[in-house]
Amino acid sequence: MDGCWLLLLGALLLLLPPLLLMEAFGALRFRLKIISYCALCVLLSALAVPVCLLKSGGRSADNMSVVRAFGRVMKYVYGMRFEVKGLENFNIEGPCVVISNHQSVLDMMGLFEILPDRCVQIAKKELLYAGPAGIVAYLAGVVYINRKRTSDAKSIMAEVAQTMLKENLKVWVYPEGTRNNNGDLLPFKKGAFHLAIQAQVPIIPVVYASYHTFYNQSRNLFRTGKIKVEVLPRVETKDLMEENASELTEKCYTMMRETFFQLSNKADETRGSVLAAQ
Ligand SMILES: CCCCCCCC/C=C\CCCCCCCC(=O)SCCNC(=O)CCNC(=O)[C@H](O)C(C)(C)COP(=O)(O)OP(=O)(O)OC[C@H]1O[C@@H](n2cnc3c(N)ncnc32)[C@H](O)[C@@H]1OP(=O)(O)O
Ligand SMILES: CCCCCCCC/C=C\CCCCCCCC(=O)OC[C@@H](O)COP(=O)(O)O
Repeated sequence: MDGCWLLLLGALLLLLPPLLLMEAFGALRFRLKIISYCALCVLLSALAVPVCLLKSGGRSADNMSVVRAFGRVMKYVYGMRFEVKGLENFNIEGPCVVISNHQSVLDMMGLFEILPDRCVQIAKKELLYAGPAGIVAYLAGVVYINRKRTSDAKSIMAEVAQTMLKENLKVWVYPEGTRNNNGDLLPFKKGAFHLAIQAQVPIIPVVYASYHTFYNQSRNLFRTGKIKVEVLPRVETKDLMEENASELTEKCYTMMRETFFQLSNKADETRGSVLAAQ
């Protein structure tokens, strides 16, 4: 009997190194894929920089269509397909604030898939130092903010409210304020909503389904996949005042969260537990 246990233990010990190796290999493969994705972003950006300079001679939102054209190459390389609903909701005259959920660096593919003309994003200032990617984003009119200095970020956003009206721009904000891949939306920051109220422009919410079936950082998962996207009808802000920013935030958050669960085929866990408690 003892021999049997020893044999089993021996077999387990023999199996352990290849299993550990496979695990390490999975982590390595995931890392390499992410690094190659970022490298491709940087490479495409380096190619787009001279085209932007030739097109506009400097910083201009018109350059965003060049960046979008280069950026659309990435989905073919990484085998991502998109199923978009409600694209007609972008067809509005004049400026607006677009808000969407932000899961990962892969969002660049989903962004360029549906990005309307003359639409610039709000980005963290650290991105400015991402070599050619930072430069091309600057040339295409991306607005950089320092998230650690809230008062500076707010005054930059207040300037954006003026510029978007003057230059007929759409502004894309990730109201979660950071990447989040936890299968839910983070509570929204209020900057996007103050911006829309200050400029008195509508908000267009955009929701990307959860990436969990093909991308998960903690499980080293990064495969090809299909991403459902929904552009929701505009939310008007006419006649809203600064004190309405919180309820506007709440309204958009609830709407987007519901759509997020619908698109991701997941029941709303909180609603589920409320029902169970009744
Ligand atoms: C060529 C090929 C391809 C290559 C690809 C590469 C090239 C790419 C090129 C091009 C694409 C570029 C794509 C870039 C993507 C980048 C993504 C990111 O970087 S996401 C991170 C940064 N974005 C944000 O953070 C925005 C969202 N954040 C906000 O809006 C925040 O609200 C913020 C930063 C303005 C302030 O943050 P708080 O942490 O202080 O949070 P709060 O709770 O919202 O504010 C605190 C109080 O201040 C008031 N407040 C906020 N904003 C206000 C305002 N504007 N006016 C007055 N009050 C305001 C609020 O009401 C709140 O007060 P009460 O709690 O209500 O009393
Ligand atoms: C010549 C020097 C070359 C330096 C190369 C630096 C390495 C460049 C690395 C990546 C370039 C790809 C940039 C793609 C744009 C990604 C946008 C993005 O997803 O940003 C994350 C940000 O939303 C939220 O950040 P956090 O989740 O708060 O963190």
